[in-house]
Formats: sequence, C-alpha cells, structure tokens
Amino acid sequence: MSLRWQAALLDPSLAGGWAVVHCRQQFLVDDSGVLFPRDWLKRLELPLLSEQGLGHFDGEPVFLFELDFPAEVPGARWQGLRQFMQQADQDLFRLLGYATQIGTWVSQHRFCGSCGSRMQARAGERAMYCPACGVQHYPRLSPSMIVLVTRGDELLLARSPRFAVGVYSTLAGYVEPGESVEQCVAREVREEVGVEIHSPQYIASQGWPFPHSLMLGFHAEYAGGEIVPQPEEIEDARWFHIDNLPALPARQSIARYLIELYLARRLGRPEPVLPG
Ligand SMILES: NC(=O)c1ccc[n+]([C@@H]2O[C@H](COP(=O)([O-])OP(=O)(O)OC[C@H]3O[C@@H](n4cnc5c(N)ncnc54)[C@H](O)[C@@H]3O)[C@@H](O)[C@H]2O)c1
Ligand SMILES: [Mg+2]
Ligand SMILES: [Zn+2]
Repeated sequence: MSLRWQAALLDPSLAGGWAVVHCRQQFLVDDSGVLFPRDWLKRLELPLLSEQGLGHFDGEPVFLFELDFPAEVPGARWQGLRQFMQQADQDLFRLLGYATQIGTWVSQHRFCGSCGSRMQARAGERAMYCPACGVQHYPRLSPSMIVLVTRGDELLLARSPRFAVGVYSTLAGYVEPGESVEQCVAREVREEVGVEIHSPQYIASQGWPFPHSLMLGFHAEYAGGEIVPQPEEIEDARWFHIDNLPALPARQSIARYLIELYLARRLGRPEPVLPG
C-alpha cells in the first residue's frame, strides 16, 4: 500500500493545511487541482455543513469542507468523483474516495434518527454523537458482494442500464440482514440472471465510495440454469468467450480485477494486482 495518502483524525481547530471541498460526490477544482490552501478557503464564506480532519497527503494535513450545496466559486468548477477515478492518480482517488464517504456520512447524520436532536462530532474518534440520548454513529459501510461466474472458457457478464455504452461487468449486490456473504452471492446471481452456482471462492475486497460499499469479491463456477435477466436491474446478460470479451469496467475496479485474474489463471499469464 502506498504511503502518499494516510487517513488520520486531525483536529479541525488547528490552523493551516490543505482542504478539499465536497458536495454530493463532487469536488471543487481549479487550475491548481483539487487541494486548496485551507486558510484561503475559510475566507470564502462557503455554505459549510461540517469540517473534518481527514489525514495526510504527501505528509501534509488535509481537511474536508462539506458543503450544504455546490456553491459557485470564481475560477473553480465542480467535478464528479468518477471522473477523478478515471483521471487522477490512485492515491489522490483514495483520498477523495475517503473524503466522499466521510462527507456523505456527516451530512446525512446531522440529526439523531432516534430523538431528532442535533448530532455532534465526537472528539477522539470518527463518530457522530447525540448529546440528548447517547446514540452514536460511525461512518456508514454497506457490505456488498461481487462475483465473476464462469463456465470453462466462458464468462457470465451483464449490463446495468446505468453502465456506459457497450460495457459488461460482473454481478454485484448488497448483503441483506441475516445472510452470509456466500448466501448473498448465490441469491444475487439467481435474482439477477436466474443461474445457479457452485460454492463461491473468496478472492479479495475493495472499499468502493459509490456511495459507501465494501466490495467482497468472488469467483464462482456455473452449476445450472439458463440466463434470464432480471427486469429493470439487468439490461442484458450473456456468456462471453475469453477470446471475445466486450468493453470491461474501469481498471481500478475489483470487477475488472476479478475478470483479469480469471483470464490470467486460465491462460497461464502473470496475475494482475488489485489497485489498493
Ligand atoms: N468496485 C466494483 O468493481 C463494483 C462493480 C459493480 C458494483 N459495485 C458496487 O456494488 C454495489 C452494489 O451493486 P448493485 O448496485 O448491483 O446492487 P444491487 O444489485 O443490490 O441493486 C441495487 C439496489 O439495491 C438497493 N440498495 C441500495 N443501497 C442499498 C443498501 N445499502 N443495502 C441494501 N440495498 C440497497 C436499491 O434498491 C438499489 O437500487 C454498488 O455500490 C455498486 O457501486 C462495485
Ligand atoms: Mg446488482
Ligand atoms: Zn438522540
């Protein structure tokens, strides 16, 4: 794991450092990039919901300005997190992914879900706390499974209507209360494409900030059934031969890694590395 970006609990009452400005999965950028001198930002009178100390980038302290709405700033524009994933280096993307998750969580936990009082950031740990009833919330994570289903030289890949034109990917879905991740894999595969699988094999995991998933990645062998795409969720699903694959998901995604790893093992090529 690279050392350029390290999360840390920094005290926002300290002066100086850099800051990123986030609102609804978008960041403020100007010609110098996405990191702004923090003291300069403070003079702009932005619609600030919360300020959080995030950690260190290249050894420098970085803070988050979480905004109520995407305010106009002369000379700057708003850019989505997905675009940073595609264009920025991996360390900067990890910093921004972390900032997005903390910002989204803080802005969605301003009031206590139990008694309605205003929540406070807790000193000493990354938590929101209700002083009236004691409820405490930690950053939200949603366990999700992602699986590459295979049949020898064939890969089962599917398209969601949300995907870029022509792109097919592995199947994914959220874990439900009471089920194991393995049960979730079998259920989601059955629901999304109507196919049965053998026991899934755990491969690797990845934090995924769209919006707060923890992806648990598997390989699974086909056991039976014909493909029946789930209406609305799955636009198309097919078996693709390894010599004739469609456009695939982003290089940084675990979906891509699961596919590349299977190809490498099948074809006797060096195994890929999952971006950290
Ligand atoms: N990193 C990767 O390679 C990769 C690839 C594919 C999907 N993903 C991620 O996997 C996650 C799940 O994939 P999906 O969209 O196919 O899920 P899914 O198949 O479970 O369907 C999504 C639906 O689940 C419901 N939902 C939303 N949030 C939920 C939650 N926290 N718990 C339970 N249900 C919820 C909503 O009705 C939503 O429309 C998403 O966050 C997606 O971004 C990551
Ligand atoms: Mg799904
Ligand atoms: Zn409360």
